[in-house]
Amino acid sequence: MIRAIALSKTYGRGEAATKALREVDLEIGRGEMVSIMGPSGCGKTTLLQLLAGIDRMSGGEVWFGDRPLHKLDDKELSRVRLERMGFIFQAYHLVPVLTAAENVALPLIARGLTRQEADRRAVEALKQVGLETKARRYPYELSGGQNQRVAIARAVAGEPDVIWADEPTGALDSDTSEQVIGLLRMLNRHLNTTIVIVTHDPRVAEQTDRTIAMHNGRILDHGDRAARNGPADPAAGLAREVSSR
Ligand SMILES: Nc1ncnc2c1ncn2[C@@H]1O[C@H](COP(=O)(O)OP(=O)(O)OP(=O)(O)O)[C@@H](O)[C@H]1O
Repeated sequence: MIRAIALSKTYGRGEAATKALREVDLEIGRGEMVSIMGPSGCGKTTLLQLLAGIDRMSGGEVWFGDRPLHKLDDKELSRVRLERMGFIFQAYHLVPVLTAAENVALPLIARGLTRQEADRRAVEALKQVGLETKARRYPYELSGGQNQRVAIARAVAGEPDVIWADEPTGALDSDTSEQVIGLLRMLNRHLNTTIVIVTHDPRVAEQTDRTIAMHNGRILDHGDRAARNGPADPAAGLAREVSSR
């Protein structure tokens, strides 16, 4: 579903040039939950941003299904991001003057949904992450873990093919971090959404199907695909699982 071929990125020029990615080949299958680990500065965020079409590569190709992201212009790329991808960041990136529900609805309205339909979907997504009672709260009225769940609701509300998460638990304590990753794991199983997580935390990586290990702009190890712990049980209902946490 996502394929990188000889993907390279150099920041700056001449003496100041930094080779952040060096001819990386990579494949991520539909429905996989993958982590990317490696020392600080090895190129994890750069890789994520190129795969997601946020930044431009210096060389190589990125295929998103049958779409060549390396050939799309900025407008086409932002359309793909808006319609097919969800994003979660360490610092949540919520709009402070909007409520949880408004934050979740915002990208849906940008996609052209009516306000009413966007609100309906936002409430549904907040329910999926166990936050239906907090829909009218502002980010400053919520805990870090709750804000990250709002960000997850925003990422899943548009039913994306893939969610990109850059250090999603970096600002959270270990219990909250576990809950957030558990939630992503459930969404991955329940909705079959592909999830790619950059993390420093081995406990986060343990929850994923495989871990890609990077070093100095290269992939050292693509990771073995771990056997999943049994199929998801849709009948159990995701909302019930989450709200019982
Ligand atoms: N905008 C930029 N301009 C110049 N150099 C950059 C830029 N962004 C990243 N780099 C450099 O590219 C290399 C890879 O950076 P990247 O952020 O991808 O690493 P990372 O593995 O995500 O690091 P961390 O774990 O610390 O977040 C680093 O040497 C970094 O200093």
